[in-house]
Amino acid sequence: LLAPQPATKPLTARSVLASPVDAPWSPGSWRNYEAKQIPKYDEEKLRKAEEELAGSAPLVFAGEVRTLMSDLGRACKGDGFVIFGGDCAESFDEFSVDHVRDTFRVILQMALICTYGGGQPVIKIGRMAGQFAKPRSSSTETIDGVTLPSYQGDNINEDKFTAEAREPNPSRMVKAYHQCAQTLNILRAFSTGGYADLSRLHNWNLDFVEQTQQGSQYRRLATKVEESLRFMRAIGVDTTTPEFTQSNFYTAHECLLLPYEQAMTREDSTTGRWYDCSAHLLWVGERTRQPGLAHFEFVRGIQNPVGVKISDKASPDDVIEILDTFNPKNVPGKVTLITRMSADKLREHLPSVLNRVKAEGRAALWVCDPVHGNTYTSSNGFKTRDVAAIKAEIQAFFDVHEQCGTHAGGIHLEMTGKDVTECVGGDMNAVTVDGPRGLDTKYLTHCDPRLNSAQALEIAFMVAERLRGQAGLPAMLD
Ligand SMILES: O=C[C@H](O)[C@H](O)COP(=O)(O)O
Ligand SMILES: C=C(OP(=O)(O)O)C(=O)O
Repeated sequence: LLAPQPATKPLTARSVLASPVDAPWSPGSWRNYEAKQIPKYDEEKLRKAEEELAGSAPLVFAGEVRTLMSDLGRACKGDGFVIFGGDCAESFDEFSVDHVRDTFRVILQMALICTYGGGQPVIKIGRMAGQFAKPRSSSTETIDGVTLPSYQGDNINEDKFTAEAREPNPSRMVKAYHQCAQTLNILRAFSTGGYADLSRLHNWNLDFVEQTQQGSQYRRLATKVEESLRFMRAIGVDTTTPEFTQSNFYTAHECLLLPYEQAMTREDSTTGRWYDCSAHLLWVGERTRQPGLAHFEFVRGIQNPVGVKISDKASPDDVIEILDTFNPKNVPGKVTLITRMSADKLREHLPSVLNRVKAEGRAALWVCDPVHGNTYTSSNGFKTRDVAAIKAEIQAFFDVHEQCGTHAGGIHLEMTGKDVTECVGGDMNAVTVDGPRGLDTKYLTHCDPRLNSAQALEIAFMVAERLRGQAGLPAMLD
């Protein structure tokens, strides 16, 4: 149903133009605008990679994208909660079936905790099958007097510190595409092939999490859900239907590497509209979301639901301009605003933005990314985040939404199913700066620090209690 998009022209000189809502748009119109964070490629090699991608199968389909849009639309109106989770940056060397499965199952566990706790549908979205390209604060890195381009993700260059490795290579986009296809294949098999069946919910606990407080809390919760299922079966409910045995799972990534995104954009023959078939949802990052830039132009024309990262630098006017451009028809579910500020800045800044969006009657789903505003370098040189600061930002997010009468609609986490030691803190089995569970024990990330599975579950239990509180229910596990 989806016609391949023909190969694209090489990158051209950029001009800085505004992106009026009604100006003509095409998948390549971003090339007339200044593009930040996109590497300068060898043009002939880039053209070949784009052609190969444009002739490849879409990774997701327009119908799936529309289903996500309607799920997000319900959440936008207050009925639903979104969990986004996955690696900061997917990589070629960490890829394996187990790696995909372990992240998937922690997200399933988190969703079960929040569904049971909050009594709301939970929409599961993996930062998976496409989350490769990374925007960097500095375009270069200097070590011992040698300056090279910064590592920007495995679909752009390699993190090894040599001139050859850091050279942007367009064939890496094609390699990444093939890994995405495998990842999606695994995710589709796990979500619909029996693994996500609610009757297996005890098996989702990872071995190393079993030993933690979160693992035993999860076991108790799973037992309660099992009892509910037994009761339902006893009164004649059929628990072998897809509602019980399958799970909708969607993918998302930052819409950063526009040559890749354009090559994956296809016209839906049933509607004549353009869908970016690299993922169900694409978001624009804090560093590239400004009007008049190439990313803003590309995103305004695709029919996928889109996310926009919002730091404390975004004024209420900026947010209204984003909504005017990306969602001129004010469709609930079209735009998800992902705040990432740190707790203090969020308490100070978010109310004016929420009040303005609410006063103008704009449809926006609000999600909290509590990790990107809380990154710092530890005394022993690791880029890290503190679980306490992450939890504080989520609490602030719920508090501020309660004050403003708006819906706290989800969380967005850099996390993994592995027992990594990249973020400090945690209730049990805490990661510390040094020592037996010091940051250097299992620090594997290719860019930013991820929560490990016990830390992610701890956050899910906290969120579930907040959702319960909103619904006037007593604590879940007393
Ligand atoms: O994930 C977000 C960014 O890519 C990342 O935080 C940038 O890191 P840097 O400041 O080390 O470049
Ligand atoms: C780069 C990211 O976030 P931000 O744009 O908020 O910094 C990210 O989520 O990977």
